[in-house]
Amino acid sequence: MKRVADHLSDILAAVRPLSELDFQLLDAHGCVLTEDVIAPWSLPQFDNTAMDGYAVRADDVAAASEDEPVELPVVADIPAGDTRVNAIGPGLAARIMTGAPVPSGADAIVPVEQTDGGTVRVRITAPAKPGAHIRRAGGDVQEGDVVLGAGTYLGAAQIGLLAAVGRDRVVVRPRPRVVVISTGSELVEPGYPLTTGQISDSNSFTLTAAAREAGAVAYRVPPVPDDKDRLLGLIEDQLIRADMVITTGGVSAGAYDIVKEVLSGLGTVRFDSVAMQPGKPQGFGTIGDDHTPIFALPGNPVSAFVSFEVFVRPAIRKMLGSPRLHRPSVKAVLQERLRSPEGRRQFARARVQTAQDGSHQVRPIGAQQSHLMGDLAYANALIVVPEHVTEVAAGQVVDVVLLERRRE
Ligand SMILES: Nc1nc2c(c(=O)[nH]1)N[C@H]1C(S)=C(S)[C@@H](COP(=O)(O)OP(=O)(O)OC[C@H]3O[C@@H](n4cnc5c(N)ncnc54)[C@H](O)[C@@H]3O)O[C@H]1N2
Ligand code: MOO
Ligand SMILES: [Mg+2]
Repeated sequence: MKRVADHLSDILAAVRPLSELDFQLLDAHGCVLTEDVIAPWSLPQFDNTAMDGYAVRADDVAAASEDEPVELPVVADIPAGDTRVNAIGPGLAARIMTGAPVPSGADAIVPVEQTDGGTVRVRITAPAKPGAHIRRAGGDVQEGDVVLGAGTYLGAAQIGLLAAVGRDRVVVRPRPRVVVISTGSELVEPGYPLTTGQISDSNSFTLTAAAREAGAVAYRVPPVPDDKDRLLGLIEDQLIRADMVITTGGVSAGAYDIVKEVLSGLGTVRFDSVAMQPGKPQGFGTIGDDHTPIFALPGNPVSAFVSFEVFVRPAIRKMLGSPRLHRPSVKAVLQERLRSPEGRRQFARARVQTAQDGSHQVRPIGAQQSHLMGDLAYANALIVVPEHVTEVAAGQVVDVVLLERRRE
């Protein structure tokens, strides 16, 4: 049997990051930057007020109190975006709204709540320290700073920052387009009635969702029966729009396991028994003129899920240009004994909990057979048991991959 690590390194060697493209800002959401973005200006760009209130000189209001308010003439009204008033003299106040530029001559803002709100003269009932409620130019980002570096994943906050420094386009790697195909004559689209022996196709839904969570743009197609010509035709059709193809089912020893037969020898596709559980039968290679990666994953639902986690997710992350190919993993104390097959790396569904002190405890969920989807839905982690280990006692420390949704 082939080692998990060797299979993964063969896959990663065959998969290339997609070529970078210049995208409109929102189209770059979920992509990874390939340029360093330099701030063309500082943020804030100018000193501005953090409060609706009055721009004053701190000295003028130093003695103000509820009992003895200081009264000042209001010589200007400055809404946000207004630059007509750029200076006020000593002993004067300007009414000013949050985000408006602070006029020179003023060095503090008195919030409207500490005044009578006057528009001709204002009575101020509290002192203000110099600089009070003023947001300084460059206090956030300095002109010339690298605000986001190449390799950064663009989530909502990063997209917003790029807009704040005036970018409407950025250079990123596009999200890979992944086509997911379930195979099996027993499969029916969810929503349609089942006759005996038929089951709902779930793998294509699991894998399409998983590919999206990994950062891909993923499409599923209706399940294809165990028919060589139809499978080959479908793959040829789908190649046009795919940066990656994933099939499930039909890769084991069954008489109708036709995926193996159809794909073997197409491009560089080969099939291996990988020393893992679940997920032993694995197909991978590249096909077509563009050398599109194709994964042929086993049909058992948990096997398909785990195979995706171990092999496909890192490949998608590599195509995206993400510096983080792998999910985070932690050490955790095992809460109950776990048995593991000799010579195979086991990925056991589990729930991990984190204690107040940051230590982790992990408990396997239910039996570990590859058709048990009910328990999988409650797992938030996979315990990784090395190949040579056949049993881990409660209280031992194990490696745990955290499955919680995380995009960057
Ligand atoms: N004689 C042997 N039999 C099997 C072996 C073996 O080594 N020798 N390996 C077992 C292991 S391990 C796995 S994993 C499976 C792999 O099966 P296939 O990839 O050939 O998949 P199928 O035979 O088509 O289906 C297996 C199982 O999964 C269900 N399935 C398939 N597709 C879906 C789907 N889209 N949604 C939900 N469920 C699906 C299918 O109905 C079967 O129950 O082979 C073992 N057998
Ligand atoms: O390898 Mo199968 O994937 O054990 O169930
Ligand atoms: Mg089979």
